[in-house]
Amino acid sequence: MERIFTIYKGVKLVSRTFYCEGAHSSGIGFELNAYQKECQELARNFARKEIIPVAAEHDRSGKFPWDIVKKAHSLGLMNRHVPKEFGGIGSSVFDGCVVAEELAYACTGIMTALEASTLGQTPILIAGNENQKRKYLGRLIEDPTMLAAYCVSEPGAGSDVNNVKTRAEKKGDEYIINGQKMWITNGGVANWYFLLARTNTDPNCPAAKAFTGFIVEKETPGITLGKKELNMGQRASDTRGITFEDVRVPKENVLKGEGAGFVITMQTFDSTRPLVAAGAVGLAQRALSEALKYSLERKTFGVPIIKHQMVGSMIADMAISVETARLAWQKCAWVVDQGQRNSYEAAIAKAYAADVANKCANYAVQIHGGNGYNSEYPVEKLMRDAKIFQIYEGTTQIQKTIITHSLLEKPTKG
Ligand SMILES: CCCCCCCC(=O)SCCNC(=O)CCNC(=O)[C@H](O)C(C)(C)COP(=O)(O)OP(=O)(O)OC[C@H]1O[C@@H](n2cnc3c(N)ncnc32)[C@H](O)[C@@H]1OP(=O)(O)O
Repeated sequence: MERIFTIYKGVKLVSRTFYCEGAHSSGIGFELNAYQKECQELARNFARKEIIPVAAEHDRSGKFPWDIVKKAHSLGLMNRHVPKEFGGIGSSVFDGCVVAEELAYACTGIMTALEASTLGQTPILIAGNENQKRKYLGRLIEDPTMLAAYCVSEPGAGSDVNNVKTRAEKKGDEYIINGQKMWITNGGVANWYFLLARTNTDPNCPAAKAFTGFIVEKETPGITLGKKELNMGQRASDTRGITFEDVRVPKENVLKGEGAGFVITMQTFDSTRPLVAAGAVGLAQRALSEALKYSLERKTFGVPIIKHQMVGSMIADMAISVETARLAWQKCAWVVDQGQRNSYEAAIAKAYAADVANKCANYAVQIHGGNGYNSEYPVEKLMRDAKIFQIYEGTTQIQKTIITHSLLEKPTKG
């Protein structure tokens, strides 16, 4: 396109045609595309009709939401990132986040139960070969009762992945795995796991070469499941320890190659931390909606409490937080979908959205007063459910470490 300039009163102007083209190619758009709007509507309707009515009961009983999993599967709300050639729809990270935010609005315990399977699958999406994808992702597409889980954390290694002690030793065409994993979401319900184990015994071996990622079938002899943990919140999700004792895994189940596991684990977080941030925004949005509704209904001193400036200010703060945290997940999801490394942006979104979820849930309880402290109203559950966002998929402190490291590497980043 030829640039056309005109001179008006001595000032050089860019032609209108050129200006419009420039705006289209480099401008920022804040509107979801038609497909994303459809996904959002589908997930929103599903969340409001199917999840909200059963959320409190799952929170009380801790029962795994199999009915919801099966319905979500039938609607295409599960396994969305599996590429078309393996039977999925090949959703982008951004599209997945749109859905995760809607599910989280209804219940983050149930959202976590659904999305933990996405976390388990992501290492295969990133590093799996054709056979591994066909076999393990294909299985999830075909059978709604098949889920995946992600086995990285251990009793002594949560934040410090380089300290993972589970060992995998090569013997012939197999690896023998020994170790203990902890806090494994979907641990008791998944059909197969992504597992990170140390394969290099030299303590000086760099993290990027010392670990290997495996696909491990749950039914392999030597696997023992711990009890389902009773957590503060997100009680519908199944979290437990898993012990691996002389578990034999064929070499075909190594992802990418021996030594590639640490980097695969980190690259996985780059795709899944945006989802966690979107989930936190879903919870924060719910807290805002509940607080707004209550503050319009509840009257003190003769007026709805929202008319009191201090309550109105809390509602406005919640709205500011929700809007800005949403922008943060949108940015980090967009960056990774462009094929660029987004560790910095994902850490910002995850840390910020987790804090926003906690602040908004806290404010919602405060605005509800005594009623907020009681399980008759949904905000008490929101406050319990929010806390884990500052812990799982890397604590807020780990996210801030990643941000600082990125700035040290490239001070001009911001
Ligand atoms: C809703 C969804 C359900 C959620 C369920 C919950 C599931 C979970 O909680 S899963 C467990 C969560 N755990 C975590 O998030 C762990 C947090 N910790 C970490 O992320 C890392 O240990 C972290 C960031 C602190 C880095 O550790 P550190 O040991 O300092 O490694 P670091 O030096 O940065 O990197 C080592 C190598 O990996 C490479 N690397 C690190 N990150 C990346 C990346 N993102 N991409 C590519 N390479 C990477 C580095 O370049 C380096 O390579 P080299 O030596 O060749 O230069």
